[in-house]
Amino acid sequence: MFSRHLTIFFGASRLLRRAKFLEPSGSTERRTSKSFRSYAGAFRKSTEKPFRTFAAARDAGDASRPRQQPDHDTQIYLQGLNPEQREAVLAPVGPMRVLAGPGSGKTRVLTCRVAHLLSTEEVDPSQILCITFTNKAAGELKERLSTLLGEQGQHRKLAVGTFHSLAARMLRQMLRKPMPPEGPQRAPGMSGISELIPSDLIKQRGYFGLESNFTIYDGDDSTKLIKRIVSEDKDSQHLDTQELRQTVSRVQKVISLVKGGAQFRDLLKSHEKAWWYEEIFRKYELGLRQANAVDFDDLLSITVAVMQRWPAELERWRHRFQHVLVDEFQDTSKVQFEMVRLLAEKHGSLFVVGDPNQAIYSWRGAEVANIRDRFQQSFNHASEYRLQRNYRSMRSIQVVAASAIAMRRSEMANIVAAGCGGEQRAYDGDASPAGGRWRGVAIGALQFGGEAEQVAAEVRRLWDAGEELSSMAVLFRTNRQVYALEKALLQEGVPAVWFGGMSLADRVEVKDVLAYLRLLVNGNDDAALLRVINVPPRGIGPKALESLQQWAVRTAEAAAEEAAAVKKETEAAEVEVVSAGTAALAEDPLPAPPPSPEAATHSKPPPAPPPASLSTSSPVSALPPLAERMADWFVDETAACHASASAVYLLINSDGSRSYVGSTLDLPRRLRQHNREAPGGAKATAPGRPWRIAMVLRGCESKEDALSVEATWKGVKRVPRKLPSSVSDPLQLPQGSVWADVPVLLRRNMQLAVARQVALDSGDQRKVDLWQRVTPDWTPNNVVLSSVSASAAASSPAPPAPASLGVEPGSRDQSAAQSAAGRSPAAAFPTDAEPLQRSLAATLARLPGGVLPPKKDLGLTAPAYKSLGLAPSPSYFSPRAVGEGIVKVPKRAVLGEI
Ligand SMILES: Nc1ncnc2c1ncn2[C@@H]1O[C@H](COP(=O)(O)OP(=O)(O)OP(=O)(O)O)[C@@H](O)[C@H]1O
Repeated sequence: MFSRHLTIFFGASRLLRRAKFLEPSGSTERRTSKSFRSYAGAFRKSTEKPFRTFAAARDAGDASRPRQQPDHDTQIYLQGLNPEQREAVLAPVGPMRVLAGPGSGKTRVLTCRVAHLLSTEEVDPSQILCITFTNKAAGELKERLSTLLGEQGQHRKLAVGTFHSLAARMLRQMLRKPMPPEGPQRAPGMSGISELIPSDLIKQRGYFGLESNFTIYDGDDSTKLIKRIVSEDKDSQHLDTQELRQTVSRVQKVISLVKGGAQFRDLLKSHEKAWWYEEIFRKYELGLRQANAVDFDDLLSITVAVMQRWPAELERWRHRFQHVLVDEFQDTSKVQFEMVRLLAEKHGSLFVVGDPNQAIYSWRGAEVANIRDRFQQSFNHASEYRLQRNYRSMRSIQVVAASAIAMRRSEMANIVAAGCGGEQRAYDGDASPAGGRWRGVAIGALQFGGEAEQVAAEVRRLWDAGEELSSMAVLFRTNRQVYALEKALLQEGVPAVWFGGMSLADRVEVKDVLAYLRLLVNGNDDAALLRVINVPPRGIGPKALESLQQWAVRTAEAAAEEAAAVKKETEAAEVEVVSAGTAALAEDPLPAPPPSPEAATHSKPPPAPPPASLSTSSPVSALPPLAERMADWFVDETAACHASASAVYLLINSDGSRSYVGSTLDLPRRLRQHNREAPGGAKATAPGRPWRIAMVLRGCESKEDALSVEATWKGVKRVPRKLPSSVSDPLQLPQGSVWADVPVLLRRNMQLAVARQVALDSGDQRKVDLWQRVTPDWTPNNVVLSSVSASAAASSPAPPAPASLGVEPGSRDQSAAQSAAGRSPAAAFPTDAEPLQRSLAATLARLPGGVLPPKKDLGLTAPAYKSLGLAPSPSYFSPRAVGEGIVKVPKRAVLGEI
């Protein structure tokens, strides 16, 4: 079927690349013609035979051979390699770079190296990471690996992708779990991204102000956002359209370079408006985060910043990817280099291939110094290999290339020059798949429209005359020509396959559909809303949009005012509830913990109980000890939680002498067992106190996830055996550690839990109402999560401790009180008008049932106002609408992963 298509190429450079098809080289390009594919396939079979691992050979009956010392001569993947390639493939594991000219087999060596690692190092394929630059290159790499390893099926487990796709996956995974606030380590050299994010957004969404369902803005979306910001800026009001476009493109370039690791001050050294660029950058970051979006550069810089700041995350990825291989290393930017360095620094199994003379992406931040100097500096024991035989080009091409490169007097110019000594391929025009000499038919046309029609007619004529469509190709120079050609060929009924040019995802209609899908997933995505609010046309012009935006701001301000009032009331109520919990704990008739040896020696008086704000005649004293009931209650909650999902728990004994981190699988058993050992059920070695503090660290999506969280928490230094009798330091945490607030949070959570129990037990409706007001969706999980993310706003000053808690200034209890008063389950309430004001999409999405403001408020024409009801409003995008089939979308397909 393929051979019945005409082939159409875009762009001269691409044409040259496609010319590779004409050489019998075994290139694995996927979309070439059938005849050529069989031609190329036959050649590939002879040069890149399927890989058969040593293990496979042994399994097939040759079990007598020692596993660790395979005989290289029997390794099929080594066959056909020249001596230099072979040497690079067989090099001992460690950091190494392979420098080589074009067509010298760099990618081939990389794929064979993967085969070699699998064969001799007994590596699990999922621990091997292969990175390259473009989606196309990644596709080709996967295909070559599958050809090489196909028999084993191991290639399916390999991690192969571009820097960006890898970073997107890592980031989504990292964002799925709550992260502590700012870690102890800063991100040296990288832009202070999180410093640009308002603390409220961090409070709501965690670090970097992002949720895991973030949208990825493409270049177009970013341009539009920057354009909006620049045009709103008072300093840009005088710019005409052309100047505005140039300014936007300059700003975009600066932002991209800064995110790639450059410094503002280096880029804009003597620029008098450097401050202005920074200001636009700040607004741009804010715009992205409010839309819960990242741009392409963020994918890398945020992922790297997370790994730099949270060593546990870094360790996790290092453990996951124990062998890192990078193709086209000469094109890496600073941030990409940093990503590779971080991942590979510890285990050192790093294999990079590249050609310094092919470094052509410096304009977008690539630094050839990465392969030339930085690699050796960062991995000073790295070995180096060179491949000097060119398998792709004719000798004449090599000679010209070598002389051009020699003019640069580069220290590495000799890589390709030496390649000229390699084999000269036979090149025979008659052997090309086109089947012979080129023929030319001159077409003269004044306009491309007419030209396209003439081309189409000529193709049709040749086809009718019996020429195969697969033997014809149309080359064109600019994207604009696509539409005319496509239309003309359609009219002639000529099926065609398009190469290069505008990718499918760049087409207007595809982008529109994607924008609708993005809105479904991320209701804050203004860029997507603005793209489709008038698609199909609904008569909503720029003026209508502006009034809609203003109305959104007004609505949001009103909502924020109301939220602020609710928050104030809630904070007061929370103080009362927490006081009640504290008092009830003080009244709890638990036996006092046995004095620790230290306490006995120093015989200090016991700390005074906090003042009670509940009356001592509270019904609580008539009930069994609170802590026992709490433990039962946690068991029930745990069981319930376990029924729906996994979770990881932290338990801390009442006197802080023991802590336990475990998953739900184990927790109920442990709680019951421990309660059996509670007062009276003497166990000589264990203190035997009921657990007094329990919290869900986080819910987990899968068992694997639960295990990784558990491992992280278990990594936190455990409770020392000898503690002062207070519970103030159940975990020994390094100063300034990311978990430094944990004891405070634990205590507060316990207070809330106890207050809840007291309220329920007492049957006092006022207390129950109060409690519900404070903790509207209370479960152990979300209280802790909101507390943790609230504490992410480490920089925001907490309000002074309320007097009713009766704590000393500066004491640990004061910080608990501050935490109780200022950091909140009230994270459930909007705390700042800013995020609400800015997001049009979010404001529209919050409208119940798509209710719009009165027409006069928007200044729309009657038909436009009417059609707005059908516009992307909540009724259009809501899950209900999707559920009812108004909008049919396979949710998982929505930009979930790239
Ligand atoms: N030892 C060899 N014997 C025969 N053909 C080879 C050999 N090594 C590589 N080739 C062929 O040379 C061509 C170029 O190989 P490859 O794509 O791996 O080179 P490269 O250096 O990565 O190219 P580029 O410069 O485009 O990045 C491929 O068709 C490959 O099959």
